[in-house]
Amino acid sequence: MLHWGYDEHNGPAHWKEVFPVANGDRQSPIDIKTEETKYDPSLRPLNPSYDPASAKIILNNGHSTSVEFDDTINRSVLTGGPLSGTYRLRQIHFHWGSNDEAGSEHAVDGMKYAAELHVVHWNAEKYSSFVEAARQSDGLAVMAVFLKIGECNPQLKKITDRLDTIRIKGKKALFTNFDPSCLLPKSLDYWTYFGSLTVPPLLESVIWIVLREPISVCSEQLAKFRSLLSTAEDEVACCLLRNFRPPQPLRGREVRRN
Ligand SMILES: CCN[C@H]1CN(CCOCC)S(=O)(=O)c2sc(S(N)(=O)=O)cc21
Ligand SMILES: [Zn+2]
Repeated sequence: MLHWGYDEHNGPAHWKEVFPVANGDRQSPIDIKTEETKYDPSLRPLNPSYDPASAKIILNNGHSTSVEFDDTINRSVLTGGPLSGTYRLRQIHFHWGSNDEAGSEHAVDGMKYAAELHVVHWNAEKYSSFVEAARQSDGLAVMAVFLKIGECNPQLKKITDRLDTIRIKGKKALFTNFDPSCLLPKSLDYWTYFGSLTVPPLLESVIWIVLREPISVCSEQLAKFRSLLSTAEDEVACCLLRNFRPPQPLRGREVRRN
């Protein structure tokens, strides 16, 4: 496999050839079987606290579009929920599919949503860098929000309206005064489990926090994500039609809910 991606020749089925942890026992995403989740009274409310000025750039890295934040100090953080300590916001990004029927990474009782937002944080209290944290079992905390097909989402418009300026892989643009809390649903009720990055290197360092309530997205907004290119300037243009990894084996893990 030349370079990993989401096509037939380099997609999720091939990743284990370069990243053997793909067959590990705490891989993500998973299909959340709601009847088997366990209520845990020790789980606290989630407490996201984000400074809109910490948003820096919007980027197309060829695998998704992300908004990158200044994570040199504790400006935007997540505490509470299943977390012990303070996790610092690093970036947000999205996963989608080639059609509106499937595009999320996590599934709920076998049902997939049209897309999924990931809000990535790292344990800056215990570890001195993001890269070091990404190698630790409690190093990262990713909050996942499902996007359900429906009304166009005015908050998401702030991002989808900028995608035409970063169509080519590697392109970035200034993007500040953005508080990702505006993309969170009313309820911050969640499921939580121990998992991994859903992209190579698939590191098993993520405490997943999957919000139970979806936010809305309309077809036109999803079409803009699909018009992003997975190719750079000097390559034959290829659209990033899908970028989700399918659910992985639970391997006996417990999924708790608040
Ligand atoms: C578009 C995002 N791509 C990557 C960028 N990083 C990975 C590379 O770093 C490793 C040291 S990341 O750790 O920030 C990260 S977490 C997720 S996910 N889908 O699991 O929430 C994807 C990504
Ligand atoms: Zn992701």
